[in-house]
Amino acid sequence: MTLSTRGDQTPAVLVLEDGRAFRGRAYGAVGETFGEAVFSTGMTGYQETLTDPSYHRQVVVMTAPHVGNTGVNDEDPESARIWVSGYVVRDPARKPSNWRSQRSLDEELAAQGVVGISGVDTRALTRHLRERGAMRVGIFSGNAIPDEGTLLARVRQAPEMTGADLSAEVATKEAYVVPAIGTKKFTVAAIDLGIKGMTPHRMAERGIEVHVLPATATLEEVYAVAPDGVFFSNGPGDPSTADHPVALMRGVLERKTPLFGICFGNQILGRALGFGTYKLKYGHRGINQPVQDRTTGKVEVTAHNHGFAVDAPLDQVSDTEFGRAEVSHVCLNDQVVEGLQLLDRPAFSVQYHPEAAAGPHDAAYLFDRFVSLMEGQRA
Ligand SMILES: NC(=O)CC[C@H](N)C(=O)O
Repeated sequence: MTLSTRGDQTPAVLVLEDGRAFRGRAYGAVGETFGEAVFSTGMTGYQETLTDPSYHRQVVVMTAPHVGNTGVNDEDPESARIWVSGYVVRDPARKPSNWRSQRSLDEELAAQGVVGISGVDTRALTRHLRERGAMRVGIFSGNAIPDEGTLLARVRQAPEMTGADLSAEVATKEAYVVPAIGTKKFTVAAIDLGIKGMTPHRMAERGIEVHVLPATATLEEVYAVAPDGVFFSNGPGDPSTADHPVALMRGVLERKTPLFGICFGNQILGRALGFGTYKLKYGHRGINQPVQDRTTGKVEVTAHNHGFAVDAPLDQVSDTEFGRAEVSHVCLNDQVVEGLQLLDRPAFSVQYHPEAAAGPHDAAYLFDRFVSLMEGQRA
């Protein structure tokens, strides 16, 4: 793999598993990459998107036509590296312009070995993915690209997202502590399935000391930190493979410890309650998705990144092993389940991203709801 230079005219081609191909120019590293093609509608926040571990093994298509305008800084990443397996943009910034910019996005992608493509008609590509669904894709760049038939065969050999068990590939191997900001009020054990940096920060802001534990943590390890609450993070892959986190969560529910889950964590709560999960046709990825909190009736604009969802009845309370459960939040675009809550135990989760990195802060109250559950348990 060689590094490209800005304004590179090196040819590149993107090949979808159904045979459709788009030609463009190399962007970031020159070479080849594979993944699941998905699109994000966020017009800002590309650094947070690129470094969100939930995007592991996905090639992200940006629907916003101009990407890289504000460059790259060392403050905004959500983890220590870029996780997307490939990046597709229409018109990259020729020169970033922002007071915080330290380098260009093209340079950063190249330095981290992330293969991208620019000059693609991303509107046509997005419409294709919307009509046909998310699918495998390959990006190939360089001066000697093989013929499309050869490339297509290679794309079709790449692993699918359905059935992928990826949390252990992205999660921390060692436990670490994020200290409370100000007076410490609570201790939370956070199971890292691909956690974004902003999530423990949002808890720390509320006086929570967060013990981030590896995805493989046992119930004993969780309770060894004497938690007031347990948190299950976002993460990549197919929730139907997440058997260990589901078993762990069931142990937490049995003990009636306050529990909060985000995204993958919501899918795990769904499974722990006995609901199924399924793959959405093309998922929700962006920072302007309308969600209704059915417990208050309020509509919030929210950040999303999910390709799977929980299959739970919208209009009835379900009887589960852990008492009554209901769908607390729903996406107003397509009625997909966006949150769950238990009525007889202190546990809830949302499918979207209240940590808002990037995105609107409408859903920040969910961290306060978690604090209230922990306060309630102490009273
Ligand atoms: N951000 C997440 O946690 C994503 C969860 C899961 N990997 C999905 O795609 O639905």
